[in-house]
Amino acid sequence: MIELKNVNQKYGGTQILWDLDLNIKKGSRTCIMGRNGVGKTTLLKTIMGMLPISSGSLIINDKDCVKASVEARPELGIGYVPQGRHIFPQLTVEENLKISLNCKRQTSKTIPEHIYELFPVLKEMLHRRGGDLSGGQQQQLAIGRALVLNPNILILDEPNEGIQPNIVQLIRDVLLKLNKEHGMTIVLVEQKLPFARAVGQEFHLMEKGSVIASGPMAELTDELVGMYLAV
Ligand SMILES: Nc1ncnc2c1ncn2[C@@H]1O[C@H](COP(=O)(O)OP(=O)(O)OP(=O)(O)O)[C@@H](O)[C@H]1O
Repeated sequence: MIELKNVNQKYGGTQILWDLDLNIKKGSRTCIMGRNGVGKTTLLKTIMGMLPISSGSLIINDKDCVKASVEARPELGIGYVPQGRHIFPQLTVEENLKISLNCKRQTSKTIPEHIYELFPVLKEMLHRRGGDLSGGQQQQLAIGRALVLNPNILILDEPNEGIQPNIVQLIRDVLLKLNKEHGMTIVLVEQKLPFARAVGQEFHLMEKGSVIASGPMAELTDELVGMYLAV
């Protein structure tokens, strides 16, 4: 479903991803883990087409995506929740949600009702400005916005950063529901082990711009955690 082979990626002259291989299966819940600065966000941005690939291959839903633009991602069935949420502070909750509906080939102009069932607070705050919401409410909005186009893959970059525990639980439950009831593939960059273990079935551990260990979550041993995750 998402396959990267020998991917190299640079910011100017600085190489960040080194011959990176990654295989994410359809319908899986996958956690990408690693310490700060190992290249997790860069990897997600590369998958999303936000950064050009220096060399290597990227296949998403059987399509060669090395040269596909970021605008083509929703049509490939990918929703993205960026690190830091990137809510438009001056727009209302409704306007933030509707932004995705403007994308090419999108014929329906209504927000799917199930988004409000997952996150009831969004309906209650529909006419409030994004900038007036709490961090947890903004995160629900960011996830809701990524779901507007009914993706079959949802990619999230540290969705729990700075979020209170009850909203972390809600996000966990929503991700499990989307996966189990809708068959959605969940790709999650996560540093917090308990959340990664609760949501992820598979892990990929990154170090210095490469994936250095992968497997079922049960195989993420204390030894691996100590070597590659503990501060
Ligand atoms: N726009 C940029 N220009 C130049 N270097 C960058 C840019 N964005 C990130 N980097 C560098 O690339 C490296 C990988 O950053 P990245 O954000 O992908 O890591 P990360 O694993 O997601 O870290 P974190 O957990 O802190 O978010 C870091 O050394 C970072 O300083």
